[in-house]
Amino acid sequence: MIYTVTFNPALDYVIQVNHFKAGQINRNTKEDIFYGGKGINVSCILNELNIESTALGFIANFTGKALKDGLSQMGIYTDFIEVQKGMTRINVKMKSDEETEINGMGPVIEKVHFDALLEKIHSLKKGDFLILSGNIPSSVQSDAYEKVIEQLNEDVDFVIDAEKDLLMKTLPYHPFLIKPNNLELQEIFGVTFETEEQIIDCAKKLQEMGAKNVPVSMAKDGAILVDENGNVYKQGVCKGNVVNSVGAGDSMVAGFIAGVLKKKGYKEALKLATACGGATAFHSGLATYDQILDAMKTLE
Ligand SMILES: Nc1ncnc2c1ncn2[C@@H]1O[C@H](COP(=O)(O)OP(=O)(O)OP(=O)(O)O)[C@@H](O)[C@H]1O
Ligand SMILES: O=P(O)(O)OC[C@@]1(O)O[C@H](CO)[C@@H](O)[C@@H]1O
Repeated sequence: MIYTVTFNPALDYVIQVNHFKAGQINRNTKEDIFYGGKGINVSCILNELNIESTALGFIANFTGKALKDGLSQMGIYTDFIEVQKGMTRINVKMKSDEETEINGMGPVIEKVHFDALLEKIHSLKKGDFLILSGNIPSSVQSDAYEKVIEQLNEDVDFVIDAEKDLLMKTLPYHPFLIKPNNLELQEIFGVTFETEEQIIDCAKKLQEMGAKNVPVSMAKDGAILVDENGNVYKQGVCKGNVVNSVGAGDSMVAGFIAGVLKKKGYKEALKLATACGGATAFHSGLATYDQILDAMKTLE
């Protein structure tokens, strides 16, 4: 079983406002709610690719219930820990002349809740896969990712998709996959990329620090993968019109893992990852199976 962990899941309230004006009443011209948070997004794309997963994390209040019920209706297993203070957040994603995101705080996670998560993680068995994605709320200690990984049976592979500080501390535990984007990679090493060689060098440095496979996503410029066998693959993007930038990276992680589980080899896994990222970028909400297949056909 694949387990995704989202410390701070969300309902993503995606709205269109024509020419948003701050300080005034604005009216939506389009609105949708999607189940979100990075790990949840990975579970949703895996589900489209007919791969079962269980979503773990913390939920609270009626928004948490809506998230849990919605995912179950989609056929995604959930094993959330329910907490009492605060609520599962509603993240506003506004498309107007510019895209604006307002992400909520999320509920308060106490030690007893965190320990309950560790217990679940401890029960993962050989053959299971853990995907840890996204931010941690302020009520959780900054070493939360390491604590989770330390509970893992050594036969369980894990993936980390998180910002600099969370990510870097997990490298000594040898994550199977990390997926920084090129901007995050620049921030990690304090450099500005001018050549692809620099990107490859930095990805290799992350391998020296412990990561096994490092696909670096570069939005409209595609991705570069440095795999655990020392191969370097460059992949361009799918053809299409971008309407959404939310969840492309999560879709990519899901596609890569799906490719690996289908024993396609890392080069092919990168293609599937790119199709998933592209299909999400070209549509409102996360990609569907058909959209991923269409995107795949446009890849070189
Ligand atoms: N403008 C785009 N055109 C085509 N494909 C895109 C575009 N943006 C993203 N993609 C696809 O999605 C993949 C992941 O995108 P990106 O590098 O933006 O990830 P990310 O920064 O983790 O995304 P996010 O955090 O916004 O979900 C890219 O490698 C590419 O295949
Ligand atoms: O506040 P975080 O945890 O950094 O990001 C949360 C979030 O913006 O990331 C996902 C897209 O990657 C969305 O579904 C969600 O709203």
